Amino acid sequence: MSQLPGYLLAPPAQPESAVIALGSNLGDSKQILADAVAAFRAHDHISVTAVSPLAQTAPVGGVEQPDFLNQVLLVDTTLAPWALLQFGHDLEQAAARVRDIRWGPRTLDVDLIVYDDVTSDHPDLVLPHPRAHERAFVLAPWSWADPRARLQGTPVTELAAAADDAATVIQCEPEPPPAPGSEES
Ligand SMILES: Nc1ncnc2c1ncn2[C@@H]1O[C@H](COP(=O)(O)OP(=O)(O)OP(=O)(O)O)[C@@H](O)[C@H]1O
Ligand SMILES: Nc1nc2c(c(=O)[nH]1)N=C(CO)CN2
Repeated sequence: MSQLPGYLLAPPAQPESAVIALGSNLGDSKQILADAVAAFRAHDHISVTAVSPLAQTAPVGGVEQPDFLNQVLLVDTTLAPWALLQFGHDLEQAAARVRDIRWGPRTLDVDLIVYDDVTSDHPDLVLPHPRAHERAFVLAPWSWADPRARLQGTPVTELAAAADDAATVIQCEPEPPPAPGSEES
């Protein structure tokens, strides 16, 4: 790997905003995503400012596989971009992710979509994420979490509507709270 530039490695003096996309289609995807969100919330250098509803989405990329659950988190962080991605990779490891088929099934995928206005073409961390602008499975939940979001100047709502997979994205209702008296003792 070629050396990472300093601006991907240097922690910011003040918290920066970032957008993180989660995906899962192997194992107990709902629980895996809930655990990942909890881990982001528990990190000392990450403040989660918004969590999208879950999206059920058809697989993109040509590999036959089950539907995904996707979700987007908005965070403020004092981690450098590379450290934030590494934390995501740690969570993928914790979820026992196996990297075998490109765009294949996975217990957990954590992608860094944008980090402040940083741009990078380093292959180990491309910013903004090079395929996010064409993926409704990222853009739709992002727009639910932040209806005013823009990606490189274009409203995320517009990009989401124009994406090839737009029609496959279904917003999952938030779980209703358990009915009084129905909890197991
Ligand atoms: N913005 C980014 N977010 C996540 N990974 C990135 C990013 N830019 C580059 N990468 C690199 O891409 C490599 C492959 O990542 P990953 O296995 O998550 O890809 P994928 O989910 O199968 O496909 P895709 O990149 O299309 O989402 C990783 O080694 C990672 O370092
Ligand atoms: N619906 C959906 N399709 C995908 C996804 C994903 O998270 N959701 N991730 C991929 C590789 O990042 C490839 N295809």
